[in-house]
Amino acid sequence: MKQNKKTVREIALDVLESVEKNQSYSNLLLNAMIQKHQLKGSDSGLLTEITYGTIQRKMTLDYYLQPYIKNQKKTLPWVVNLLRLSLYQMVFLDKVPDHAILFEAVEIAKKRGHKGISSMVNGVLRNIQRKGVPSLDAIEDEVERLSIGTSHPLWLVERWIAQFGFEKTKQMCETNLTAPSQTARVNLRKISRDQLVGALTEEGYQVEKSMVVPEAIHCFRGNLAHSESYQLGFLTIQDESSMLVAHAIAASGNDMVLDCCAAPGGKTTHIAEGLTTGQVTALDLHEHKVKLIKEQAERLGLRNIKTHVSDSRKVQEIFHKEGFDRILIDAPCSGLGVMRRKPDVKYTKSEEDIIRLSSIQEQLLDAAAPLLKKGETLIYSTCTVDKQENDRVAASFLAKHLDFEPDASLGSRMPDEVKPFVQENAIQVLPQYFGSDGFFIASFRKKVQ
Ligand SMILES: C[S@@+](CC[C@H](N)C(=O)[O-])C[C@H]1O[C@@H](n2cnc3c(N)ncnc32)[C@H](O)[C@@H]1O
Repeated sequence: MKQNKKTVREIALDVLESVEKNQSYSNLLLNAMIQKHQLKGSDSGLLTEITYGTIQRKMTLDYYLQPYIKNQKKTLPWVVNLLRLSLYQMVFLDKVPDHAILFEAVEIAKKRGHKGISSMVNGVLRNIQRKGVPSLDAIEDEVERLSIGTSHPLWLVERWIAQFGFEKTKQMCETNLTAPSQTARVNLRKISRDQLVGALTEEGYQVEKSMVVPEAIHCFRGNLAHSESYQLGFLTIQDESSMLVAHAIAASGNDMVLDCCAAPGGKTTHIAEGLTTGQVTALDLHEHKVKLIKEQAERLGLRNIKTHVSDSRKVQEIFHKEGFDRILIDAPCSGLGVMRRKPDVKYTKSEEDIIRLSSIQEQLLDAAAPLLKKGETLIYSTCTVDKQENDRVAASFLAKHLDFEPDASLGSRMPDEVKPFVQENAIQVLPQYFGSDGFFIASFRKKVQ
């Protein structure tokens, strides 16, 4: 092993440590590391696979390691991560032979630690190789077994079972362990979906049209962020569930739209692509995030987006009453619908976060409501799966704002595949429905009288 250049597994270990210290989200850290170490093709793929996989399966891996480590709490965190990383490859990946995984784990332990640590790592992994991992069937309680077997904290599994039932929860937990494909939205102002599929195929990407969202494509080989089509503003990388928001809001022509929580601009730009003389006013709390909206608008060639740095809970101080034809609150949320892309979310969020966020979500809705014109539509959305942040926030909004009613025409605006999942004025997309993010959308109409 070269001493100066880090191997993919050493970099993976660095990422795991930083994620555990809560330094950043795994997806952001991974991208930064791929750039820093200039990893290409198969190396960047391997780094992503083993880091995400290890985080995704952390609770199962700890259950497997438990009989072999005397006291995990007293073991140095990086050593535990090295063992998790190695065991993940031994149990869940078949591309690397066990002896190679073991050899590299011991080398890393020697380099980062000392002889004692490397022989402990060697001993634990050899023991597991000989005796195998303990069976999950030994866990008697089925809820606990689901929690450990799919690496979702017990409080969350119990909460989902109470809200959605055991079967849906099980499917959701299992889907959360699968790797999502990259999806992108076609900028129909510049190119048709067929043309874009042709252009990307010529560039060497393996892409297919989505069966769910008419302007979406799936990418199965290559990273679309590096494509020429991306540079030319032909596409935006976005999950299909997020794309449903522009369908829900259905802005067109000269509509004036207010997007209260807009950065990095995925939905703002989607809405703006569908307007002619209309405009989207895009707000976000943080200046550096508002800059991202501007960059995306520039790349996509959109001149109908106006940005402001502001706290949308005080939006009435900036805008007149009843000045907008459509309002979107794509609220900050616990993000429990995006665990496949940010697996660390499941270990960092708590029930307290959910309570705190639902209060902010209500404040955002309350503040924006007076700015909507009568007879028009307000959309509330989150990328989470939790009734307190979704259904309850929506119900509480209607209870407080008697000038609004549930908009039962939401279903008519959804793509055909999605329609069956709409319930009156709202939809809770679970990740197992279309393989997209868990997501919630509710639609409200301001009464004319
Ligand atoms: C779910 S993200 C929005 C994603 C965005 N709509 C998109 O599609 O790209 C929520 C955003 O709300 C912003 N935010 C949180 N609290 C806010 C507040 N009080 N006022 C304005 N923006 C806020 C966050 O900075 C974050 O960018």
